[in-house]
Amino acid sequence: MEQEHPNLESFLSWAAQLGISDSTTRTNQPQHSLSSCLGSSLSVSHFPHTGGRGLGAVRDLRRGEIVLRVPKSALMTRETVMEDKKLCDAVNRHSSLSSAQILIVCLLYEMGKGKTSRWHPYLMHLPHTYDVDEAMWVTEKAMLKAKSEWKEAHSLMQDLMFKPQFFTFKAWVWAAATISSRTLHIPWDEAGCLCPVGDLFNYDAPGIEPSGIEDLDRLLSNTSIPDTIVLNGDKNIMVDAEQLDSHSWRLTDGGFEEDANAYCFYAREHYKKGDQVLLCYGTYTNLELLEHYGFLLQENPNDKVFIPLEPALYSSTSWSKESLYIHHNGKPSFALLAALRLWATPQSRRRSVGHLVYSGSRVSTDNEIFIMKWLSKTCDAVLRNLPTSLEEDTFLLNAMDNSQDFSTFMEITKLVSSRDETCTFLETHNMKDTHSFTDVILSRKARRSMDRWKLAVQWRLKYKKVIFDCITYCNKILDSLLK
Ligand SMILES: C[S@@+](CC[C@H](N)C(=O)[O-])C[C@H]1O[C@@H](n2cnc3c(N)ncnc32)[C@H](O)[C@@H]1O
Repeated sequence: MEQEHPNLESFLSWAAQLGISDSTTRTNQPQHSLSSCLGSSLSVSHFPHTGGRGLGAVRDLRRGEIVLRVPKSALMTRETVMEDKKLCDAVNRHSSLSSAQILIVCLLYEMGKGKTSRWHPYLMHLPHTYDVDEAMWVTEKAMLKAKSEWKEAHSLMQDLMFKPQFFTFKAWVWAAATISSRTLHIPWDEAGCLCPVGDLFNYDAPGIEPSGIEDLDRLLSNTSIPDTIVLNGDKNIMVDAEQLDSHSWRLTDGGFEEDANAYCFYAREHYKKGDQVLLCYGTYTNLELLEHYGFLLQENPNDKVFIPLEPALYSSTSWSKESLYIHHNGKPSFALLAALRLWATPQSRRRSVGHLVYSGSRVSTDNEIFIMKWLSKTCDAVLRNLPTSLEEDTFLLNAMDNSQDFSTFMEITKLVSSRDETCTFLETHNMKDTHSFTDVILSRKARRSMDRWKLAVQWRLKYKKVIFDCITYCNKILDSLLK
């Protein structure tokens, strides 16, 4: 993501006047005398390897300590923006639009107000471009969806007499990317809120498991956790084991608190002075991170890989399709293993082995050998059918990282079968051959495309590694069973 920092000081002083504060003393009162809302716990810093602009600790912070409070009145929501009567009346005439579409229109409407917007200092600090915007490069489907949502909102934007630059698809995509990558959850509006200063936290993934009994107690006593989490029956115990991942109490380290009438953020771990203070926005796979936030994690404990399964496998169990996946470390999910074991059991015997399958036990050595061979073979076929190999992607990524100039890069990529995509990249950016860009400093647009391309290669490499690790996992089990 690229960003500019116009008058950071005046933005932080504006935020202090709204009552935003990183002070440990509880107050939502506007701090007119303060020149900044930060300085007691946090400061804005640059973290080149983890999100760029972010928030750093200005002193040692203890886990669980409050680090930022943003009063409700400072949040930018549909409700607060629609205090503007003209906007409110117009939106009410377009009730078919989704809450997200309305928030996008609200954001563009405020942008259109320029300096007269009450959010102007905040809006000026929003990134000008996003890795998730413009080409909607993650999927074509996302692009088509965005186009149709934009068209649906046309007549509302017309009613509001948007200036031409806020009417464009480019502006819509920018606003949609802002909403997608920066809104925080609030209980009273599914569209979420934009949270000045609070949206400067970069992301850290939630841990996989609660770290101890104390954590487990908190998990089980948390009333917001779905009923299935309660350990109340054979089958559910197993569902719980899987769901600890996705419903951990540590899902987020911030939330709106009624008592405080503010969005409150807490340190998720002990931080040393100078460390980046991170926030967990939720549980995401790398593909979801790419789609919503435009980045991925090298180590993502919540990453999942889905492989094609036999149709009969889906119908032989009650596990949902979404639960049949391979974990980031190559291990099949609990549900995938159970479903495979049941599917590989003759229909007539399935009922009698159900208790074993649902408790996570093996059905028999033969059954286990069969499913491990099947899984390994299927993963192998998936890898073989992809246009590039794991080795080629590693090579390509190394070339992207290590080539000092594009001609070296080209020389290296000539060796790999992904050279078709290299040619497409060069053609798109009017670089006909190696010589044409030897001395040329790449345009900003080309650099951004190159960054996106790199992200795409990083994603597919991770995907392949997980599948490769699954083959290794299966082979290890087979070795131990066939000894
Ligand atoms: C809520 S904003 C965080 C603040 C943002 N860095 C800024 O300058 O405004 C979320 C965006 O920050 C970036 N980001 C957050 N966490 C990241 C991480 N762990 N690695 C890389 N980029 C990250 C992504 O571009 C994401 O869309």
